This record gives sequence, C-alpha cells and structure tokens, in this order.
Amino acid sequence: MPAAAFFSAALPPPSRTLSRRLVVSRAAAAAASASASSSSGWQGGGGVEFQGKVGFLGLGIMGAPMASNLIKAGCDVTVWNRTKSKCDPLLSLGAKYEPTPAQVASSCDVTFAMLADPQSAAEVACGSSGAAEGLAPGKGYVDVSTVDGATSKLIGERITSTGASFLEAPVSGSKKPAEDGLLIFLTAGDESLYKRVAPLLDVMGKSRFYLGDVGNGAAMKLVVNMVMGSMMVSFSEGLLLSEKVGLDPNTLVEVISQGAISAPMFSLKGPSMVKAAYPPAFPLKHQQKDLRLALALAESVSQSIPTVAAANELYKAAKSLGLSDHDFSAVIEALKAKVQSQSSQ
Ligand SMILES: NC(=O)C1=CN([C@@H]2O[C@H](COP(=O)(O)OP(=O)(O)OC[C@H]3O[C@@H](n4cnc5c(N)ncnc54)[C@H](OP(=O)(O)O)[C@@H]3O)[C@@H](O)[C@H]2O)C=CC1
Ligand SMILES: O=CCCC(=O)O
Repeated sequence: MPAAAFFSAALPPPSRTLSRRLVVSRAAAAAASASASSSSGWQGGGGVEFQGKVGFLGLGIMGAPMASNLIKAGCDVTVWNRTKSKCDPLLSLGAKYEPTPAQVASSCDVTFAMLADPQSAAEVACGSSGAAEGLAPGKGYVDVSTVDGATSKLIGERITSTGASFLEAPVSGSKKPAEDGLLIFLTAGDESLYKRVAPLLDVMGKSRFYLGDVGNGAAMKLVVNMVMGSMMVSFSEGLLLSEKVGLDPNTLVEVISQGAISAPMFSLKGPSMVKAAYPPAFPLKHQQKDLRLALALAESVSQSIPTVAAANELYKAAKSLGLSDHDFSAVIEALKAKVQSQSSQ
C-alpha cells in the first residue's frame, strides 16, 4: 500500500477547526505500519515506505545529525551547506553534494532546510540560486528551521508559486534528540506533503503534530521556546541564589529533579552550569532570536508576556558578553555579571 493511502487509512480524520491536528508518535506509526504491506523503494523505521531522493540544506548542530540519520536509514540524500566543509562528514556516510540549494531541490523529490533564522531560511529558499529556482510540480520543500509565521508564509508562497508543495516543520528537541532520532515535529501546511514525508519525519523524530495552516507550526514552536527560555532564566536565578545563601547548587539540581518541576532540561544542563561549562547544544543566539520572535507574536495579538520580555533582556545582555555561540544555559553568566555589578555599586 502506498504511504499516503496507508496514512489516510491509519490516522483519524482531522476536524475542520483551526486547531485541527494529527498527532502521531513513532511507536504508533510503527505499530500501525506493521500491518501495512509495501512493494519497492526505501523501507524506513516500522516498514513505512518513502519513494524518492531527499535533499538537505543546512548542516549545523541540528541539520547534520538529522541528515545523518536519514542516510543511516538508507535514504538517498543530497546535501548543501553554506560552509562547504560541513558537508564532508555526510559525504563520508554516502551523501551526494550539489553546489547550490537550487541544484539540490532540482535533483531531489523532497528537500529539507534547517537554517539559522528567518533571514537565512528566506535567503536559502527564495534568494538567488535558492531552492525555489530548482522546484517544480510534484516536488516538496520542508522547512524545519525555527522562524516566525510571516517568514514561513513568505517562503511557502514562493515555494508553491513553482507548483511544488510546502510544509513548515520546526522541531522541539535539541542536539542529542536530533542525534538519537527523537525530535518532535510541529508541522503545518500541505497535508499531502505531510503524509508523504511522514516516514522521513519518523526516522528523525519520535512524534509529529500536524497543526493546519502555515504559521501554526511556527507559532507552536515559538510558544514552546519562550517557555523554555524563561524557565532557563528562572533556573539560573535559583542556582545563583542557592549558592549565595550557602547551599550546594548541585543539591538544588537533585532536589528539583525529584519534584513537581522536574524537567530533563534542568537535570541535563544543571551540572554543567554549576561548573560554568556551556558546550553548545542550543546556541544562545538562537534562543534570543526565538524570544524576540515570540514577543512579536504576542504583540500581534496584544498579549503581554512580561516574564519573557525580562528574560529576553538577559539573553541580549549575554550576547553582548560574547556568549552568542555558547549554549543558551550560558545566560546564567549575564545574571552573574548583573549581580556582580549591583554588589559593586
Ligand atoms: N540547536 C538546537 O538545539 C535547536 C535549534 N533549532 C533551530 O534550528 C535552526 C538551526 O539550529 P542549529 O543547527 O542549532 O544552528 P547552527 O547555528 O548550528 O546552524 C545554522 C545553519 O544555518 C546556516 N546559515 C546561517 N546563515 C546562513 C545564510 N545566510 N545562508 C545560508 N546558510 C546559513 C549555517 O551555515 P554555516 O555552516 O555556513 O554557518 C548552518 O548550516 C535554528 O532555527 C534553531 O533555532 C531548533 C531546535 C533545536
Ligand atoms: O529550539 C530549540 C529547542 C531545544 C529543545 O527543545 O531542547
């Protein structure tokens, strides 16, 4: 059975409301696909089939492991990255290379893009030698970068003007989940493209949400990341305060891990934050970008998000301290600097 037919049969029909969504975990997809037969082409996790060549643009912290997982799963992958040397590890795994996004898009059936920010996502999709120049009817473009809804719509309009299909699919989950194929996809846009690439999403992720119109995936991602950015600031304040009042911050991390506010983020980042080590998994500059975009999203519906606004100021201060390329947990250093300057006044 073709993948699209399989998914139409296996998934519940979406409701007609704006919030309509399909939520599928990899376990559920694999279990359902065990009963589906397949004839030829690539067999992904759970026996679900994807036919065609896959392009991948942007091989940073996230893009490289995502593309790598597709290659390891047996997909025919063609890569491009602005800094060409970052393609080398993927080429060693068997990927092909094309020198422009347009050439990747033109040589592949579906192209994924994982770029830094709205500007780079738009440039790679719509700029000179951008992916749109290589797209045509029957092809698909899936933007997994974290951008704002307006940028995503702009990219989507350019992509669909070529006759190709567009899906926005930002991800929740960082470097390790990307390496382990455990990302969460927040998709919106062309539903048949969503169904077509579902087997690929299931290689790279543990679950996928289909959220309706383009912009809804971007909005969901920004809301999630604004909560995360504020949580990190609050955690940083707690770590510093615990130390200042004579407690061991490592014990605070342990106490938090056992209670109602336990979160993998605190357990994972806490021990290295106590040692003032911030190896980049989620670069601080991207977290600040997401807070900036979340503030604009809130502004668009006249909602006040004062905690996020305050957190954003701290991330901006951290950037001015030269911490942009460190992990976002380095925001604690901006707090330390603030506390120090207050105590020296
Ligand atoms: N790291 C994380 O934990 C997560 C990140 N994200 C989001 O995913 C996206 C990528 O993140 P991440 O991989 O961490 O970021 P990186 O900074 O590691 O990678 C950014 C990528 O964008 C490319 N790029 C930047 N500017 C341009 C440009 N002007 N033209 C072409 N390419 C460009 C870079 O190319 P080059 O190598 O040449 O610099 C690189 O491939 C971001 O939107 C981020 O917010 C989402 C979930 C988790
Ligand atoms: O955008 C980055 C998200 C990082 C995470 O979900 O851990």
